[in-house]
Amino acid sequence: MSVAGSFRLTRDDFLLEVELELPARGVTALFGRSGSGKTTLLRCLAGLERSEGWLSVSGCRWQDREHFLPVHRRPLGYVFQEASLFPHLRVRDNLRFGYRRVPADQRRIDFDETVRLLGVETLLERYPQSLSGGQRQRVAIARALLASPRLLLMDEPMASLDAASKAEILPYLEHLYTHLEIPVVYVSHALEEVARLADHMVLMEAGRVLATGPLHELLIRSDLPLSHADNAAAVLEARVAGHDAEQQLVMLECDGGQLRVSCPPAQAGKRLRLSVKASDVVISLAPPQDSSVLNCLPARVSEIADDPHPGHVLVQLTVGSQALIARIPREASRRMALHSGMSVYAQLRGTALA
Ligand SMILES: Nc1ncnc2c1ncn2[C@@H]1O[C@H](COP(=O)(O)OP(=O)(O)OP(=O)(O)O)[C@@H](O)[C@H]1O
Repeated sequence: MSVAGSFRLTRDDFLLEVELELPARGVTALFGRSGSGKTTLLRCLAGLERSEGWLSVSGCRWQDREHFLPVHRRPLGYVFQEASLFPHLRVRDNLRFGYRRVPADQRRIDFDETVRLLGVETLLERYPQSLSGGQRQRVAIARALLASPRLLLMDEPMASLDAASKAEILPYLEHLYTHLEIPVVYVSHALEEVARLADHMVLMEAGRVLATGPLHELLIRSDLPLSHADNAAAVLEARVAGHDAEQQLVMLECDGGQLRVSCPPAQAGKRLRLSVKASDVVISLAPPQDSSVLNCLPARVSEIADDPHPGHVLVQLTVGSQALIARIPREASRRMALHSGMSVYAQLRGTALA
């Protein structure tokens, strides 16, 4: 574990009390209701809040009972909701600002590669006010990275963007995160965003950690609120196997079967993540012969739990070594005599590429 710590902080009647252990690389989502303490925890990691406890990053103590490394001495990048670029500097000089402050022998991030990863090559001579919100945010992320941080903190970096700008920036973030060797802590309200970007999750409630673990596990746990949300979804990892040009479908292999999805052609072998909503999974006892649903995977029922949506149950399914959740009418579950361990078929109605 490269980021570990314990934090205790009181603000009026709010108490943050958190123990953390995060993986050395990959994206950890801090997720929870408004007011659960996500930003406060991020600020503690940054040293913007002087909390009790300790923090260790990549083997270095950033704070403990004896000492407290102030924010300007912590090697971290912080990306806020609104990109805070220097308006009087061109993009190139904004990017050089943090880069130059790191001695050459301590730089771990290459200027040109970062510029390419975030697709800002053509923006270098422009001033921030001439950029779109999504472009500005990409520059802000590049600037944070060029300071060679040991930890990248992102506080709802897409919250101020419209849907089109979010759609524009997401592929850059995905691409970036697969290349980054540093841990990223990402605060978001949006489950879809988290399902697409994160590997690990810290689920917060009222200043405490309700659950922590791999994202795909937390999303489907029936004892956690995520699986009961209207937009509850599971994630499936898949690999591009080919492209059916005639039908305009991309063929995917996933552990558990094959899928066909309608999306732009992608290179064979590329790894993709699918987000499959619980409300888009239909359970049948036999493979459908006459259905318009394209994708159907053999599955096994692993759990049937109550669901807060009236008249429904939440069925957890195992597909190969992966899992799905299905929200189906309680009456259908009774009629099909669904029970744990039963073999069924999962039809995926709206498999969205996430
Ligand atoms: N400086 C402060 N003084 C008093 N209370 C504060 C202060 N900063 C935060 N709080 C309180 O701490 C709690 C947690 O706030 P925080 O912003 O960390 O939550 P959050 O999960 O990030 O919320 P959101 O998703 O709305 O941004 C809230 O009840 C907030 O009112």
